Amino acid sequence: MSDQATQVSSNKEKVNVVGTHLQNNGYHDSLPPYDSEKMIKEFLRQPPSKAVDENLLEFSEAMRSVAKALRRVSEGKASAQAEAAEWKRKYELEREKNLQQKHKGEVTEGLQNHSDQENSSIEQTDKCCGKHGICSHEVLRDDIMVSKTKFIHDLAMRKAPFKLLWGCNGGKNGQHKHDVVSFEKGNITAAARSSKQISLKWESHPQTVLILTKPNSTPVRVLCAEMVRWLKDIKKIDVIVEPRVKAELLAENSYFNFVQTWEDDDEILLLHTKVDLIITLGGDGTVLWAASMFKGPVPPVVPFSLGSLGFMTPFQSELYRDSLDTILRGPISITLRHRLQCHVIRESAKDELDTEDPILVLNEVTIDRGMSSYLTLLECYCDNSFVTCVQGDGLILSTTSGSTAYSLAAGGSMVHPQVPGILFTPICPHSLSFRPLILPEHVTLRVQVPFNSRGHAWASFDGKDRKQLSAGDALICSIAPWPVPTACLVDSTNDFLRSIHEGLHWNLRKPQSSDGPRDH
Ligand SMILES: NC(=O)c1ccc[n+]([C@@H]2O[C@H](COP(=O)([O-])OP(=O)(O)OC[C@H]3O[C@@H](n4cnc5c(N)ncnc54)[C@H](O)[C@@H]3O)[C@@H](O)[C@H]2O)c1
Ligand SMILES: Nc1ncnc2c1ncn2[C@@H]1O[C@H](COP(=O)(O)OP(=O)(O)OP(=O)(O)O)[C@@H](O)[C@H]1O
Repeated sequence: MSDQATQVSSNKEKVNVVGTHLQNNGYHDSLPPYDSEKMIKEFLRQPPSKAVDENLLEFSEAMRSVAKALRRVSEGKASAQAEAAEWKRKYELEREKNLQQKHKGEVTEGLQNHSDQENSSIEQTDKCCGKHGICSHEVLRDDIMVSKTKFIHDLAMRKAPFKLLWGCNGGKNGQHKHDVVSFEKGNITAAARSSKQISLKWESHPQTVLILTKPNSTPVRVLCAEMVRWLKDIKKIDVIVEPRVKAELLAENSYFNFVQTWEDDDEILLLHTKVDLIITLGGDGTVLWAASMFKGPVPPVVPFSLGSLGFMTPFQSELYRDSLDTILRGPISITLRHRLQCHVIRESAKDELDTEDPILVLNEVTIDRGMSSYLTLLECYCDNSFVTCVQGDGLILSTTSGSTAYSLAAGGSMVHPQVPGILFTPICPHSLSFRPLILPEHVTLRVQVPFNSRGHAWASFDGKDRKQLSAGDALICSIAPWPVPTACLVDSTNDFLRSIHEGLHWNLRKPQSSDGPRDH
């Protein structure tokens, strides 16, 4: 016999050995399937004969399929056995407990006692559940009361009860976190969050609209006059504008005498009590301007696009009649845009109770080196933990709405505006490893200029109102309780994706052609 023939014959013998085992053993084999599979694998690991025998290759393929099938059968068998064993175990456990109870003659009384015990544990539960936590007793109790079966009762009693606590260091923040987790039969589950697409439904017809416009723009001025007429004559709605805009309207025509405005800036503080809807005519800057006018609650904002980028302005000005008709009728999908509230704490006044008024930002607060040519040095803390020391041009603390503005330019991620969080994005850090962070919405951040800083730092708020921060001064920043509700053209997600596609040309690339190399 030639070498090749000997090799083929020996391989065939091995195949026969495997085949015999398979034949003899079937599924209830004395040689378990994984042994057969092992043998097949060993056989397949043999070096191939020099001249490739095609039949042998085909046969080895077939063997591979057989091995796979055997593995599946054995896995299936094992899991069925495990399931059967579990049911048997449960049945025996239950039976044993029933027998014990019967023996003691406590079947009926026992149930009563258990229910009494439960009631006393419920009382304890009520005591132990603070207003900032949920205790698992509460859920287990419901389960036990509703369920009449002793089996479930016993299972529930075996689980160690626990409670969740939150808001320990803030207290006031505790309430809204009930959204994040819920209990179901004593297990922690992710709850349906309040940040799903939100819809606003008018309960009575909107009466008063505030129109805010970008200054020094003729198209804006023309559209504003036309819109005011339409709102008053057709929709019978009262209109409020800024003093500058009222003067412009009156210069055009005395017809606009009915338009309301304010004389004293203090009146702006009360605007939210009478305005049903804010309309902005301009770009993103006008939306930021509108938000900055409201230090507390903000009425829904309908942003019409008359700017260059218009990331937050989904409504087309040419279609204002249709859009406003739909919005005044409702319901409207809205995006709740979170804001940051920022306090500047001066070293010189750190022991005084009165600090400067908080500043609310819709995009971001930036702490940078301003005119100084020195590296900015900023110590950052998150709640009570040290975060890092920024050495570079500065730091951006941004909302998720602002994630597509300055923070994006500094390398921060783009985040859906409905995600509650604070972006922590360095500006030109002089370090190879300073990646941007996104922190949860409940934290308080403190950015402090250390005493060894060579220069001052400057804080600016939505790109405006620069404030100098000297050594020892700090900026405290957290999510504000008053978000800015902006009307959506479609919904929050659709509007966001449309903005990043159209405004930023996100991930625009020529599509690859289908010809050329392929896997198959
Ligand atoms: N390097 C930068 O990218 C840089 C520098 C300074 C300020 N800004 C941004 O400008 C904002 C102020 O805007 P402005 O209109 O008053 O000033 P601006 O007139 O200087 O416009 C800045 C640009 O940022 C765009 N923009 C603003 N907010 C945005 C957002 N949330 N998403 C996407 N783009 C947005 C505007 O459409 C505009 O094109 C600041 O809050 C800051 O985010 C960016
Ligand atoms: N009612 C207003 N009063 C004073 N300033 C305003 C008002 N509305 C907008 N601004 C300011 O005018 C500037 C330009 O406005 P806006 O960003 O809306 O227009 P744009 O720059 O043409 O548009 P885009 O931001 O889309 O590029 C911004 O700095 C903004 O703060």
